[in-house]
Amino acid sequence: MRDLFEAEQGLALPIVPGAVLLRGFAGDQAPRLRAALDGVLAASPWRHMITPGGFRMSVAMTNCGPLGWVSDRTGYRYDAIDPVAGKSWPAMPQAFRELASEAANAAGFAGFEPDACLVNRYEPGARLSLHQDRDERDYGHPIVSVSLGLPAVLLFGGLQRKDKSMRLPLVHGDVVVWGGPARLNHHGILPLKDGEHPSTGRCRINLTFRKAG
Ligand SMILES: O=C(O)CCC(=O)C(=O)O
Ligand SMILES: [Fe+2]
Repeated sequence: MRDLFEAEQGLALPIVPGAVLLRGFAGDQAPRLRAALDGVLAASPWRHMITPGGFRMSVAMTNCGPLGWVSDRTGYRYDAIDPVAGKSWPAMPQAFRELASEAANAAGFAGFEPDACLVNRYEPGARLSLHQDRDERDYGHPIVSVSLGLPAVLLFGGLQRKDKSMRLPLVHGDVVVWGGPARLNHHGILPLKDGEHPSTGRCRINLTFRKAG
């Protein structure tokens, strides 16, 4: 008997208007993405950024593409320079760009060309509290978020912080796309459960594509 996950492969599951879960969309490309990521990490390694409030983020991050998302004591911003490496972020691999625009297209957002890819690494216990993605210049572009490795639970809320959140389990290869009326919806990741995954080892990796500049 096919389990529910298998039966849902390739389906576009609506979350709210403007937001869709593409179950398993990146599954075939995962080895290619994973290999390309190693090239990115060689130039701009993982680091735990500091929030403006002075806390060390539990999620380790890096970026690729013309712009990278950065947090430090002065605030959040997009920057063309990796402050750790002291030079431009590594180029966005072709496999990343293609997947992001294909996923956006499948979700109904044609012509998406990201200029920023934030890469998040969650080890067991790491979490991302409820937030909006609002550091980009133009909210007319969607966000494409790719899950690799260990499963996680995505909280997907509304425009107001107090709005009730849905809990969406995400597994390796899942892609969530949100834009249009859902572009500024709150979202977050619950503390990661421990485990081991053949693609990533003991962590979850998330690629978040945006048109930031
Ligand atoms: O890890 C995820 O699935 C979400 C990441 C996210 O919301 C962000 O990087 O802004
Ligand atoms: Fe986000």
